[in-house]
Amino acid sequence: MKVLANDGISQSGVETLKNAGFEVIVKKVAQEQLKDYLNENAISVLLVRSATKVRKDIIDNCIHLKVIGRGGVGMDNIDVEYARSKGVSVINTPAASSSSVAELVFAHLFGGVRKLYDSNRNMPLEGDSKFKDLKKAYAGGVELRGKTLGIVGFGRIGREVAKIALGIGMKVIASDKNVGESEITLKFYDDQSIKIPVKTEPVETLITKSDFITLHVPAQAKPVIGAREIAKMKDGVGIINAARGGVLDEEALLAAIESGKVSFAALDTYENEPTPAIKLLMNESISLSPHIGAATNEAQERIGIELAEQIISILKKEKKSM
Ligand SMILES: O=C(O)[C@H](O)COP(=O)(O)O
Repeated sequence: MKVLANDGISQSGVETLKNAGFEVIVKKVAQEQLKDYLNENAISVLLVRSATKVRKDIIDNCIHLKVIGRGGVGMDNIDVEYARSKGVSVINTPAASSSSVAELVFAHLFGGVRKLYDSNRNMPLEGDSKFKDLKKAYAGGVELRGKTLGIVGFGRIGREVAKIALGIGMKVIASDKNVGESEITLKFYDDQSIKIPVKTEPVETLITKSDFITLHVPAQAKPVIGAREIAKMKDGVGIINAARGGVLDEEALLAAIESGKVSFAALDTYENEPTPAIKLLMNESISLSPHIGAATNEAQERIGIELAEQIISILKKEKKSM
């Protein structure tokens, strides 16, 4: 059987599939040519990340397709229910990238409170007077220790974020539609662990109490954080979106940065991907990254192997039942 990994897959994922007898093609076929390519090459398994869209036209017209695999969490680029209704299995790897995304959130947070993303760009070539000016300009950073982090969405990624936050002495409030009182487990090097209760509050309360707010919810039809929510936040709040473009209203964010209500923001995901609004890209108060939350070597390694193992198991079962 043939597998096309259209947005890439780790080498160990490729090896695992090859060892199970699959032919694996790792190449990027343009969206417009994908349907024809899948048919002409009799592809049974299509692997994607977020870049390739797998909509009804592909599902309806690709007669060999048995499995669509999403290497990652969000499946908003796939018509999941439709594919399943047509007998095509759809899988993802919901746990494999949680710590990578959580660490990226903190890369942005640590950098944000010292404006490192901006000072990196502005370090002087023109002698010590400029250096002294910049030393003044970038003073006034704040510590994260003791501050309150509001985590909107307390699934796997939100919980990893909470662990790091607690580890550096932040206070944590979480909100999630499925969580009542909650706790997380911190593990230590010698396999000991402790459970820490995390206070959960409705989003409306969380936004009023947090110094920093980070979003970890799936793609939504409407923003979770817009002008109305930002107005209720503390003055000088910092906001991080490494979840999905559209869960944070970008126009409202820009207006709140302009007014000083929001002191800084960090974005890894954008309403318009892969071409984020220029106003965001040029803003001095926004720390930016190009949707790389899951893009560590370790996460991609786990994702590749997990995808391969799931595919092998699904197609083995199918073979047996024939
Ligand atoms: O949903 C996800 O898993 C992340 O947003 C990562 O997306 P990517 O695989 O396209 O980097």
